[in-house]
Amino acid sequence: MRRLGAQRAPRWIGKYPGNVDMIGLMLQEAKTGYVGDHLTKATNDIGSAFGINILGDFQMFTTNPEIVKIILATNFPGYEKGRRFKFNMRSVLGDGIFNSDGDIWKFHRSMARPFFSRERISDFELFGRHADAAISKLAARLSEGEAVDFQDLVSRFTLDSATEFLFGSCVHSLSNGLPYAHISPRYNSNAPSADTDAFATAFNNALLTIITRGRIGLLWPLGEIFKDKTADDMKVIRAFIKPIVQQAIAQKKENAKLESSSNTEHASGKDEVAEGETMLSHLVKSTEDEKILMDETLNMLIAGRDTTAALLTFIIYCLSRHPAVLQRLRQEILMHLGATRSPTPTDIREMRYLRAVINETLRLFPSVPFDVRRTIKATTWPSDVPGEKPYYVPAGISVSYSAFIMQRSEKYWGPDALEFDPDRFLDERVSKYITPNPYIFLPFNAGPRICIGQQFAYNEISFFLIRLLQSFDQIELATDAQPLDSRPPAEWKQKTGRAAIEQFVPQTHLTMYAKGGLWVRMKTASAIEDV
Ligand code: HEM
Repeated sequence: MRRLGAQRAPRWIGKYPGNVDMIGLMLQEAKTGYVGDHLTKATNDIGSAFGINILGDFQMFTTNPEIVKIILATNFPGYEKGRRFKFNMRSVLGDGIFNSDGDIWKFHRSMARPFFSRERISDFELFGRHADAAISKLAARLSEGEAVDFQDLVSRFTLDSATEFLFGSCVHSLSNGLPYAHISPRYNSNAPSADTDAFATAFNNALLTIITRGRIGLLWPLGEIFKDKTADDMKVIRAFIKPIVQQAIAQKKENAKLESSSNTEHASGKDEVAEGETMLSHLVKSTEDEKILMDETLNMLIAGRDTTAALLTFIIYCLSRHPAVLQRLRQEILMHLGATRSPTPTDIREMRYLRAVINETLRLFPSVPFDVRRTIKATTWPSDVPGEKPYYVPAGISVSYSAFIMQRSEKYWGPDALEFDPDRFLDERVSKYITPNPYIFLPFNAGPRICIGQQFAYNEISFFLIRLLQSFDQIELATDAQPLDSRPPAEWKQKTGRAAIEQFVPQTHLTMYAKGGLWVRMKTASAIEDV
C-alpha cells in the first residue's frame, strides 16, 4: 500500500463475525428483495468504492464509472475472470468464451468475430421469419381472450433465432404451444413440456445454481459435497445440444468424403469463414472434440438468448407503463415503414426514438446487472474524495461492479435518474451527462471484452419491436394472470427507489429476468394506418 502511495479503502462492516450477515442479505434479496438493494444501500452509505471481508475472503465493489473504465479498458491486462469465477461456473460454462482468460479467450474471441460481421448480423430474413412466427402465435392466443407470458414468447423467439444463427438449424421452440395463465380454464399444470421447454427450464435452473454459488462465496462446495447441483440440469442441456454437435461433425466428415472423391479442394481454409457457414460448422473445422464444441455453443446461446429476451421483456414492461412513449414510438415506426413493410438496416439506423427507447430500457434494466473480475497484481483505484490518496486494491481479489446501480445513480444521471424517459438519450442531457462521461452507460460492457453480439442484439430487438408495434397499439400488464408468487411484495411500497413503483419482480442469475414471466394483454391496431 505504501509503495503504491495508496490508502485503505472504506469497508462494509456487518453485525456478525466474518460479516456473514452479507451472505444472508444477498440470499434474502435473491428471494424477496429488489435487485441490488443491499449494494445500493452500501454504496449510498459508504461511497462508490469499498471493500468487504466475508469470512476472511476480501473483495471490493464499485459503481464508479472512472474505476469501471480502469477495470475494463485502461488497465484491462491487470484484471481477469480468474480462477474463482471459473470454479463457480465451470460445471455449466465449461471452458467457453465467458469462462476463459488469456490465450484461450483470445482464441474464442477470434473464432467468433467473423460471425458478427456487418453482413451476418444484418440477416433480417432470419429475424423476419422468427419474428413473424412469434407475433402470429401471440395474436392467435390473444384472440382467444387469453393473456400471454411475453417473456416466454420472446425467449422462444431468441432461442430459435440464436440456434439458427449459430447452428444453421433452428430448434423450433415457437412451434410448441404457449403456456396458459393459471387463471385460464385451459391451464393445465401437468401438461407435458416439449423438449425445448425442458431445455429452457434446465438452462434457467443451472444458471440460478451457479449464481447462488457466487452469492454463498467460498463455502458453496460444502453444500455440494455429495452432488453437483447443476448435474441434472446439465444432463438435459447436453442431451439437447449433443445431437446438434454430432450432426455437425458427421456433416464435416461427409463433406470431406465428397471432396476427396471428387478431388476438390476445401472451399475455405481452417481460419476463413466460407459462404453460408454457421459458427458451429466453422468451429468443427478446427476441432471434433465434442466437449469444446458444446462449451462454445452453449456459451454463445447463454450470451445471445436470455440477454436479448430479457431486454425485449423489459421494453414491453416499460411501454405498458408509459402509453405516451408507446404511441410516439408507433408514430415513428408508421412514418418510416407504414403498417406492413419490413425494416432494412438503414431504416433501423434512422429510427432515433426507437434506439432511445431501447437504450433507456437498457439503462434502467441492464440484462447483465452485475459483473466480476479478479485482480492479477496489487493496484489502486481513485478515491471518492478528489486530491486524496487512491484506494489500495490487493492482488488476487474479486472486484465486482454494477451497471445496474451506476445507471440508476442520480450522481451520474441527474435528479430524474429513476424515471423512464427515452428523451434523455436525445435531448440536452446527452451532452450534460453521457458525452463527458460515457462509462456511465455500460449495458454491453466496454474494452476488449465488450459484448461481441451488441449490434446483432440491437438489430434483432429493433426488428422484433417494429413488427410487433405495426400490429398492436396498446399493451397492458395482465396482473391478474401473473403467478401469485411473482407479484411485487406489498412491503416494496415502503421502499425507496424504483421498488415502490415496480409492477413486476426483476430477478437475476447471470442475467436479469422477470420472475414468473411478464403476463400481458395487447390490442390489435384497428386500421392499417400508413402515416
Ligand atoms: C441485450 C442484449 C445483450 C446484452 C445486454 C449483452 C451484454 C453483454 C455483457 C455485459 C457482456 C460482458 C460479460 C463479461 O465480460 O463478463 C457480454 C459479453 C458477450 N456477449 Fe453479449 N449481450 C447481449 C446480447 C448478445 C448476443 C445476441 C450475443 C451473441 C449472439 C452476445 C454474445 C456475447 C459474447 C460472446 C460475450 C463474451 C465476450 C467476451 O468475453 O469476449 N451477446 N454481453
